[in-house]
Amino acid sequence: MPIEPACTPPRRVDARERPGTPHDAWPLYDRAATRTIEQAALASRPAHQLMARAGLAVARLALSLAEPGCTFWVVAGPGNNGGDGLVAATWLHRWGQPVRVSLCVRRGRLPEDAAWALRRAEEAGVPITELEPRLTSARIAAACPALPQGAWIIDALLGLGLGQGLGRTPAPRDDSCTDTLTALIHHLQHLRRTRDCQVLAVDLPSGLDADTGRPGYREGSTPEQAPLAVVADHTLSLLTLKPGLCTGEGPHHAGQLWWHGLGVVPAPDRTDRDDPTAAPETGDTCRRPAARSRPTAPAAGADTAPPAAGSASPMDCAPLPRAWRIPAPRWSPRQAHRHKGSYGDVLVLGGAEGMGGAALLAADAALQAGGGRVWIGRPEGHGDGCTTDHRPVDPPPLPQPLPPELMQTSMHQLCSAERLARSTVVCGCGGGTALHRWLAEVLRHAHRLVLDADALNAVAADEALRHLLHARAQRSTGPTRWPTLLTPHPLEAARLLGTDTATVQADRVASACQLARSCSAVVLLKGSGTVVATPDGTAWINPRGSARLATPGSGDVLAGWIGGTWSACGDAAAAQLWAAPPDTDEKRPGSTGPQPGHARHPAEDPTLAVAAACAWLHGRAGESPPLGMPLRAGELARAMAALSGQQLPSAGPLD
Ligand SMILES: NC(=O)C1=CN([C@@H]2O[C@H](COP(=O)(O)OP(=O)(O)OC[C@H]3O[C@@H](n4cnc5c(N)ncnc54)[C@H](O)[C@@H]3O)[C@@H](O)[C@H]2O)[C@@H](O)CC1
Ligand SMILES: Nc1ncnc2c1ncn2[C@@H]1O[C@H](COP(=O)(O)OP(=O)(O)O)[C@@H](O)[C@H]1O
Ligand SMILES: [K+]
Repeated sequence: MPIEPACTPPRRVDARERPGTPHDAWPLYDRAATRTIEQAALASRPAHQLMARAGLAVARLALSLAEPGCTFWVVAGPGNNGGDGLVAATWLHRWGQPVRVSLCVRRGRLPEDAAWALRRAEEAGVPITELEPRLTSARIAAACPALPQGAWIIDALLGLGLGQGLGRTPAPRDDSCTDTLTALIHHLQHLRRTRDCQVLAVDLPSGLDADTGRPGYREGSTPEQAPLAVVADHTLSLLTLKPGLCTGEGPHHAGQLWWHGLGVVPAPDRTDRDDPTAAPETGDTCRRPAARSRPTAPAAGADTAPPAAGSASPMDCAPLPRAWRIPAPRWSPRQAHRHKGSYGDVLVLGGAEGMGGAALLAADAALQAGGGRVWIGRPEGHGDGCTTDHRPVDPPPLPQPLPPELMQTSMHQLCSAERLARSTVVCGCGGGTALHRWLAEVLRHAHRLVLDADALNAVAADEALRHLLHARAQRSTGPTRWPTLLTPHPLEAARLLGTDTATVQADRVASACQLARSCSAVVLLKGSGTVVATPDGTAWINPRGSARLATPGSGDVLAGWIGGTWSACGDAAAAQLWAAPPDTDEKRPGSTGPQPGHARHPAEDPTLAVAAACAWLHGRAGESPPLGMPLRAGELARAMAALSGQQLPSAGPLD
């Protein structure tokens, strides 16, 4: 057995949910960037080292997650992803675990690394079945091992190679195993449902697009047939974390996310860089993880010494990440001497006739987020808010009494230039078409502006309003900023982009960046794995949230919460939601945090900071128990307040 390199345990990606610093943010590398990093690492390392590390990491994670004595079934595909699975199977077998391998390609077709892994597995005596090509779903069960209840399936069918001869590319390089792959993916899902099997995906759930989070493995050849991807309980992402695991359908397919940098890519806290002084472990002494002992994060403060000479890794000249994963924001207590004027005025404009609840939800959230004084302004049903002789009219009645802490006044009063210019404005929630006529004034004068729902639809439909949106960005170049945040859901984003929802969802990161650029505003594209993007093309993905948030009004709560937080923080303090601790050396070489000039991080941009922090908190509140129960948007703001502890960044607009 050849010498194995040392292998640190995989990391649970969300294990370190402590208040965020830019350096806690996980970079998300797309397929092209990962390939570049992989190629650089392969060129500078002994043959097979990366695959050996990958397979060992998979085996360690599988064993630490599984019940003692459980059976493992490794399904190995035609590429190097299959090679990782074969190495994992070898280790599990050597550690005395019951393990079976089904190989879905003829051995002669395996790439070099995977062929090496197959030879090793055979030498170790791992039971391996070579599946026939062109196996159909009807025949797959008979060709695969009969698994006991609760067995673990290691999905090593496809990783980054999807799309290279597969999926969206019409002509697969080797289509002899296409049927077998399709049948295996179906069979895996069937066993997961009917035999309580757990699935651990290697690198990516097979068939998932690493860049977009879309199932990309096309079943058969006709476009009508739905794309396929494995739904896993756990995914161990190798080398890099990929954006497709974090947004769109990715989180559903990935399950619990784990990561291993293979000694090439350091963790955000920079503890996973190759340690040249580490003694290699031999095949015989490689640590066997205790069953059910969870992989642990290294102790705080580890790796604080400067990098040793010669320890430069391919990451030092790595391509830029495609996006970043939003870490937990930092909330701090209110200062004792503050008063309500310290926290600014929030104007919630919306809640037209029949949709008053949306404005109420947003205003209540703004208040609970810490906004100083919160007003609701509601446009008249017919769109003018005044009588023919220009006398203001009362807005239509609200669906329920106004909570005593909120104030309501006419749109005319709230939309004065002077009032707008000293307020944070949340515009759109249930505003209907009646809101349209107020938008020009709002865009011209509102100081900080959140545009949601009907305000976005109005901007999408009106070229003149778009010009005003751009004009705000031009004004923001001076010391006084006129920042704008757009909070579309995918359909609203599609209207703004002049496309359809499917196109937006096909690449959420690209869509959010394109919209931010075309509107010269920060964009928060809602949905699973909310993307916050800036006009310069930096994207942050929110890892928190669940489908419980897909409930009427939860977007209004988010918009209102953003308004309240932004008002209370002011621009100066918003960055503190992401401030690095005082002892952090921002300039440290090898840092994986976004660097000035490379990518904008929330601490540099108050609009981005507030949007990212609020999206995180909103998502986190949507995960609160009782998880099986439907969530009502009315309860969301209270849950968010409880989570943030009603704490705010300590500096504010008066500092
Ligand atoms: N080379 C190495 O040493 C390393 C490889 N790694 C692993 O390697 C993976 C990437 O490996 P690959 O680039 O080989 O890609 P994959 O292992 O994802 O496999 C894709 C290959 O399968 C074939 N294929 C897929 N579907 C097919 C179909 N329907 N019909 C016919 N052929 C089909 C394609 O032709 C392609 O060559 C990563 O995801 C990761 O798991 C990493 O562990 C890092 C180290
Ligand atoms: N499946 C999901 N996973 C995570 N978050 C979700 C999911 N579905 C919806 N959300 C979140 O719920 C909110 C819904 O907002 P929106 O679509 O504007 O609804 P509404 O108009 O009813 O308020 C957004 O913040 C969105 O990100
Ligand atoms: K896989």
